[in-house]
Amino acid sequence: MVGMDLEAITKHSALHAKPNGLILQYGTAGFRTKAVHLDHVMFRMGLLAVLRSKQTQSTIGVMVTASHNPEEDNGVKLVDPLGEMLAPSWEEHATCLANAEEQDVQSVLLDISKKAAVDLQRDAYVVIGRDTRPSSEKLAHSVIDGITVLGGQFHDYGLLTTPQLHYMVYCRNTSGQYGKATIDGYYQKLSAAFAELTKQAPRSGDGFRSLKVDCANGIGALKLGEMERYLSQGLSLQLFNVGTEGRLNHLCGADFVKSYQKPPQGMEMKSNERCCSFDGDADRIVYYYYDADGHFHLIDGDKIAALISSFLKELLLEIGENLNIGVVQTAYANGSSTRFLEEVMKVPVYCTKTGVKHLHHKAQEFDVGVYFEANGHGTVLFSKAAEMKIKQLAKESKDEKRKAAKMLENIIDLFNQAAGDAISDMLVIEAILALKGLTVQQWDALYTDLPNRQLKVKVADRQVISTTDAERQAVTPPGLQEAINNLVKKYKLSRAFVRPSGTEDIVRVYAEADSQESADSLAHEVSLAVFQLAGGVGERPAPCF
Ligand SMILES: CC(=O)N[C@H]1[C@@H](OP(=O)(O)O)O[C@H](CO)[C@@H](O)[C@@H]1O
Ligand SMILES: [Mg+2]
Repeated sequence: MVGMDLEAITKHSALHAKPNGLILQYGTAGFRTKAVHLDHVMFRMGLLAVLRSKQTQSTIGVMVTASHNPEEDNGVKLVDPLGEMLAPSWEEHATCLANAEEQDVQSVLLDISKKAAVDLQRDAYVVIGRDTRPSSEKLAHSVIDGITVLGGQFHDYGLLTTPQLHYMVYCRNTSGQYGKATIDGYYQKLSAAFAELTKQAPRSGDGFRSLKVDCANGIGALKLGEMERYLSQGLSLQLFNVGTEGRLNHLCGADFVKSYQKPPQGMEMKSNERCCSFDGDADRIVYYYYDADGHFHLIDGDKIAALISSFLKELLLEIGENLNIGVVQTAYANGSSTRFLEEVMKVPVYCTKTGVKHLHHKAQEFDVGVYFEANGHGTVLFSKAAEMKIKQLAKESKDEKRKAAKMLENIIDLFNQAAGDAISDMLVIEAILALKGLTVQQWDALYTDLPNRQLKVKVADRQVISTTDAERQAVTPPGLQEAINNLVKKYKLSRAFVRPSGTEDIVRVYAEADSQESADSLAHEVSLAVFQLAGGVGERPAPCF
């Protein structure tokens, strides 16, 4: 077959042999499991990236990371030409290829090439990034082995945050229009936009612009460290959990703080100090603080979306063009945030299935599409038309209108338009707080979160649960939704739903209600219903709070 050296593929594939009987799925965030089981997947994703690159005639990205998972895990995902997540039809190809038995690798490759009409004669270019896990470097080499055996060219960026790799891919496929595809280019673009944006901010003492960052013992520590010198005196960062002592994501990081609703270990916090946490690959961020009475306050992705969209809406009103703004959330968004956005902010809110690709896709429908998962993964997308309009106004209009347009212009540059990005989101948030003169408490006071609880239930086969209405209603197994409806009725301001996780072998339960006791109790009762009606295994869920 022209364009494929089948003999070499077979030879190299045998060096990255698939463990017998191992079946993996390209899930919400690519493949993810124990690092020791991933060598064959990495090699094969190198192969697949070459095919995708030939088919799209673009640079494709491969990121080696397992984000907020424990240190011994790892994972891989492909990044499509505009820095987006891999197209769904190719997720299927990825699953097929990853699970092919050794002797079938060749035929699966040919099959994908045929189905996706890949012209094997074309060139291929792949860029690679990896997180700080001990297993990542070797796994990245397996990816490279896959790329080269199929004749693809590559550039290995080495250590990068996930959103930085998305940025690189986007830059490379837009002839540098989005920015320079180097780490220096990334820092320069963001820091210049941040400096421009905050020029007008009133200065009110040094304390105002200082921020403590929990880096989850991950890549964020390294990259924020590199970026600090670009930020000059605009923002003073104090980094914690930088990976010199603790383990990655262990008792720290954005996922820990959001899930347990408590501060990370390894961070010194004084009351009313503004603090934030990144996750293991720095694509999520949450903020928090202790109040004067020692109570912990979490400011999650929903409240980040509320701050950002209220700021953007104001600027859009100032420029007076009819640019529409929409906010995209998932079912996990706190009910108070949805109410605030719809009733107070008067912005339209949409709910999609869990997983950034769903939110990203929906957000592309607006001139200004704000999307955030409650866990802190999100960004803002500007349509090409909106961007052009704003750029024009920033040049031509006068006074207040021009000032607003210039701010929007810098905000466009400061957001990572390819993917949610903890560094970029942090800079946007810090800029908004500085410009509006808001303290962390004032931001927190936009609305009060409804108390909520998330639980996990183990079942024999989580796929027995299917859902509809953006995962808010269970269709199967029979009787489950009725049971949930009856339980929800027992509590005030209550809501609950269940869905199979796309990244773990469990069913997730979410409940909210007027008090923490009620939310905990409702979550527990719903867990029992799942256990009984959806084939629970092991211990019955116990009330754990
Ligand atoms: C409730 C929750 O936070 N779910 C997370 C989690 O997905 P699950 O499908 O729920 O396991 O991991 C995804 C990938 O990081 C993230 O996009 C999503 O928001
Ligand atoms: Mg992540």
